Amino acid sequence: MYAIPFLDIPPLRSAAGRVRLPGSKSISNRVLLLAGLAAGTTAVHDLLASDDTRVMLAALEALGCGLRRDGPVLHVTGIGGQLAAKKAKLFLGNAGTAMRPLTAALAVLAALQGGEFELSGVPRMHERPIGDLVDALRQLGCPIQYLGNAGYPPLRVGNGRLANVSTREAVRVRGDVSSQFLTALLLALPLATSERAITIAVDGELISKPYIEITLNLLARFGIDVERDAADPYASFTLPRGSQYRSPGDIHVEADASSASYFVALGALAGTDAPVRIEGVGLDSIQGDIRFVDAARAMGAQVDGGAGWLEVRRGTWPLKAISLDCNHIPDAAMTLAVMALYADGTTRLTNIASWRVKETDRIAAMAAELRKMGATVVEGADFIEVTPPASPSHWLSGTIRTYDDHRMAMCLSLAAFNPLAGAKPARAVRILDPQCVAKTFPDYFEALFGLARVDVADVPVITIDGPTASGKGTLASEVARRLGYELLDSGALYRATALAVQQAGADPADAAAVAALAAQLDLRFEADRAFLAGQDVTESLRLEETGNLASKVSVHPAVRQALHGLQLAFRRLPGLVADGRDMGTVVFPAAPLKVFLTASVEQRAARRHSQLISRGIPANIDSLLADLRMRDERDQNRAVAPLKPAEDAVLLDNSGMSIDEGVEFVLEAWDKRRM
Ligand SMILES: O=C(O)C1=C[C@@H](OP(=O)(O)O)[C@@H](O)[C@H](O)C1
Ligand SMILES: C=C(OP(=O)(O)O)C(=O)O
Repeated sequence: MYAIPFLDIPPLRSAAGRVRLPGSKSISNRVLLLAGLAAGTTAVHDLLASDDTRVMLAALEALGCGLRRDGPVLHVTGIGGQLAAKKAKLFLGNAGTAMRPLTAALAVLAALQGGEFELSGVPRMHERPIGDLVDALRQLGCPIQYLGNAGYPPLRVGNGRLANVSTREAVRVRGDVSSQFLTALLLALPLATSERAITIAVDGELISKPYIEITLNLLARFGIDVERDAADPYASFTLPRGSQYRSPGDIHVEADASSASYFVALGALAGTDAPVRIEGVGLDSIQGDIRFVDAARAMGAQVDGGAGWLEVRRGTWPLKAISLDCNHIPDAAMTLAVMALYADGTTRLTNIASWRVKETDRIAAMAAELRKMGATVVEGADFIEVTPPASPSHWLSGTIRTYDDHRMAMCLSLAAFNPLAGAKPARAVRILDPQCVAKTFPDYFEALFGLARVDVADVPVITIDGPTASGKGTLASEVARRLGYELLDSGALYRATALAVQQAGADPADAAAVAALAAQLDLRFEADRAFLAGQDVTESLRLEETGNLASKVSVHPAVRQALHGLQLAFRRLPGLVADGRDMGTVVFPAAPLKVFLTASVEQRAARRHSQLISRGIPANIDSLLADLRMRDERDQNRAVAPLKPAEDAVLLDNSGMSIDEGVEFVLEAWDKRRM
């Protein structure tokens, strides 16, 4: 996950490859609640790991459910319908699929068994309506109190005493603000069927109907068959008397069909022969958002699919503008609004009033951000109309606000797409607060970058060159971390070559032998560790002895040449920070920002001294000083790629600077370059 303030996405040109998507949020949280209410243990496979499921799991734990992880499988031992904890305060973040169903389940349990629970969330959750559900639960006799504004969380359900739950009359619920209220009642009311069946009647229009199908499907998996009226299947639902949640033993969570929409869109935009292949969810999905495929096809995408997979290619180009009632796919429809940037006319998405009460006011947010991209947008209470810029020359780059809404971040990342190879100006986007994707898809951007293709010249590079012990490694890795960029410690490649020379017993002066070893270097970086031929060499790479040998082997032109391609390969999305001696002068001479870092040799010797001492390695300041002078001499005077600033390098003498000051200096210089 990119846990940084902003993520710059350079112009994307095409996409191809395979992506396995994380589990469905809607299925995960329903399954967790059902397993938590059932007796016995349910083994849940492929559960989504994200903010929304984390809050549900924390709630189940607080309520006394057993949770045991066994590799990728989560074993949930339920409370069997009996409250194990009668009091709890539950924080449910911004997860509608946790807040609404838990409110219903705990209201019923608290009334029947005596209990008192407080449910709260993030500030936005306290602006998301829940009044229709509370009204329905109060009809049943469940005591519920608003702790903030009437109609919204936070709530207190139950008052510690038993209450009469009356199920003679049908429970009436409105479904025109959110289908989650009906889902919540369907999931919870089996708890109150010991004496008689319960009917839930829907008042007025029900929105987002396919989510009710997910609910009914999963209830059936847990042994509860809801009766419906064939003539009007969304008017009323009856839970039979004596309904009991029965664990299915094992249950598998499909990948998320709403998350799939971004990759279906990517396939529709990409102009390659190879498809974007999506795995984990397919045309057999029980999730309504799989119908996004139809909408994407209507816009021109070529979609193949089967059980658990989809393959998408660009079909019609430009995409065809559509006019579509999106009530059945409220979440995935947001993706259509961004695809509309690439269509041949005005796309109109209607019947989406619920967008206004989700993670943010999504109609307003989408309109504001698409306008930044050069689109003309008309919004109404329940529709949005998007007309793309007249031609790519009217496309705008921009900084995208994401409103703490995962879908805003994921959708608008697609605006970085520039389907015409080489076309200028290319559009790039800066996504603010990219970690909001943690709600349902923490590694979304990693997945996007795994499929997206770019003109390599568009991938930004910051080079940081400088002498030994100038602190360039620390500076580079911190700048890379702050920007979410890849890091190339080119010195490590030379040190690894030195180790390989040592291990092979080769002569460091034998240029051809060393170059041959460098060309075959089997070096891998993983989670801050380095592996040479499978062996962890992180510590050996740092030894003074290795550094000295590296300085010797790196004088050979053939060795530098052998490592050149390896270094270029680090230039990957979303960008690269490369540190070394000749990053700006030789390896990335066109890098948009080159920094040359210096510090006095005395300063550097002192830093290296305290670094070694703090690691418990004995060191002598005078010999370090002599050593550094010798290495400087060798690095500056070697025939190939001598250590010197690139002509257009920014000079930074960090002798009197803290690490943070150095980092801020580089980030400011980078921001100026971007302008
Ligand atoms: O039941 C569910 O899992 C959901 C229902 C939909 O909400 P509404 O019914 O409020 O439209 C959807 O937007 C949400 O992301 C998940
Ligand atoms: C509306 C959404 O979430 P929630 O489940 O919180 O309603 C969503 O994921 O788009």
